[in-house]
Amino acid sequence: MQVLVSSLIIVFVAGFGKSVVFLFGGLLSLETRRSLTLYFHRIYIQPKLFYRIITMHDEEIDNPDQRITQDIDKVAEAMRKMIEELLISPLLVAFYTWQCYKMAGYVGPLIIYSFFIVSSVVSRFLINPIVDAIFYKESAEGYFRFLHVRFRQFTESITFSRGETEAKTAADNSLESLLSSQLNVIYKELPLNFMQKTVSYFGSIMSYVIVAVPIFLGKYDGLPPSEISAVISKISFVSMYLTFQFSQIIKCGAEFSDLAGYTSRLGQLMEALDMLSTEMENIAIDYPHEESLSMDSSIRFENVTFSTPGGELIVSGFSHRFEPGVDTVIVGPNGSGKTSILRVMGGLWPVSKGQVILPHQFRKDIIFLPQAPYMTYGTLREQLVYPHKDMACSVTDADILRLLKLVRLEHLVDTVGDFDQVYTLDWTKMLSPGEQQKLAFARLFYARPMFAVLDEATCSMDSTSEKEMFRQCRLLNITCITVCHQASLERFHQQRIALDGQGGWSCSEISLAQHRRFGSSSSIGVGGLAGAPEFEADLEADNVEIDTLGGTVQDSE
Ligand SMILES: Nc1ncnc2c1ncn2[C@@H]1O[C@H](COP(=O)(O)OP(=O)(O)OP(=O)(O)O)[C@@H](O)[C@H]1O
Repeated sequence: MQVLVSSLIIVFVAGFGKSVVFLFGGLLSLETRRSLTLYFHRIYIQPKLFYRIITMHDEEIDNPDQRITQDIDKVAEAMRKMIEELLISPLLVAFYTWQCYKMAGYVGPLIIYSFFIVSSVVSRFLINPIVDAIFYKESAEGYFRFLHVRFRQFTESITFSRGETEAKTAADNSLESLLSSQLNVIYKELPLNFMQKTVSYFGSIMSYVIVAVPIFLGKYDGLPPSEISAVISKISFVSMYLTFQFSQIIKCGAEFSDLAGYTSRLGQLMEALDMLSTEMENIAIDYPHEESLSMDSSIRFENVTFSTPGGELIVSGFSHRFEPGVDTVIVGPNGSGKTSILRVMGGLWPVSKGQVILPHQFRKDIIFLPQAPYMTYGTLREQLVYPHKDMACSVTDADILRLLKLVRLEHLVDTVGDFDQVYTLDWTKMLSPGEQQKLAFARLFYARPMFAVLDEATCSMDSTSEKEMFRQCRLLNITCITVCHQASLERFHQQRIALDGQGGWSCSEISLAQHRRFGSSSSIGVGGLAGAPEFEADLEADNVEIDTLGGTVQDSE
């Protein structure tokens, strides 16, 4: 009865102990994932660096997003398994070492410890190739996932162009490459698995050696044969259990190789981010110094030369002063560097010569609108104040309605129902490209910067809406710097910068004839509203009143 009770107590205590260790491992894994991910978010998603690592280093640093979203999780999971094992094993090793020493003398533990040391050294050499194989497997995993994400992103284009077969072939090929790297991991793990299994089987053989030593040395000579058999069975149990515990520790080697594979991918990303951030500190435009900020409100390019990240010259010796009130259009053939000028202006690309001087409050004064604006997840209110989510509560419902009206998106009110309803669907699926561009203009009209840098930001809009957007910019005193291909847009501007695609550029005023050609009938003026009388006429007709405070715009109808 006593044995039964003590056995039950031991079973409960062991069960409780193991579940506590399991809980601890789980919590530790969560905490590891949280702190590592937050650390990477901090060093990865930061101004300019984020863009640079994705656009310029994707050859060396594949799929940084997968490293952060999946590899960190795998690191945390591998650590959990190792820790669960390593928390219990040392205690059991200590306990059975003591038992083994008591029964078999120092020879028993000595044999087992020597065996363990030799096995650890061998497994150390077997782990190295697994680490590399895991690294490449994770890389292939990243590409496979990336391919599927791209399919999702471009479903419509793929379907329209009947590209399903090509997509399937690409997906199959990527899967094959992933599976072959997985197979490589399996092959590389084979010697380690073989060694681990051998170590555990050797335990039983060793136990007979350990039993034999004290018996042949005469330690149990005085005992009757019945007690000797009990001693033999006890020593073999203790030594076998001790060997088993060591084999568990060696088994952690497999976890360790996984851990090392994932960690090396994270380490590589960390090194690249570190290198880039040092590189960026040396580029003035990224963190404008006092001398590259002008006291007036203009944006100045002074003898600026810049190239692609691959080193091909794009524009040479570009000097221009973008003045508030002078709308400028940038034109040129495909690939001539129109968007690149904006990249340089935004500090995304460095200059190799010259300097860019920005207005003092450049973050507030300049807003960039790309062709495909980023649609954030969340409420309509948050969409409109993006990227300043914290300001969402300061936009009233009336403001939202007015902004939507300005960009002709009133119907969105019916679609979303409530301005504060979190929209879990992808906004890019809900809105057409033209509507997304209009929403971006609503953000612009809410923020009302001095300059709006528009990179084909109206290319998906109908011509009436397009004209309306430029008219509203004029009404709100937002100066447009526009990259476009449509000659019809030139009438909304007073200056034209033309790139020739060979590094050369020229600047000219948009002629009266040009304005007439597109239906305007005025002289060109620089430095104010005088350059666009067509707008002024519209303005008078619409009797629009602008509230200059708090980012709100009112119609006084
Ligand atoms: N991340 C990059 N790495 C290397 N080269 C790039 C990169 N981005 C752009 N380029 C190259 O820089 C050149 C200028 O590109 P940019 O996007 O400025 O052209 P663009 O005049 O705006 O063209 P488009 O009219 O087609 O929009 C192109 O030859 C392009 O291939």
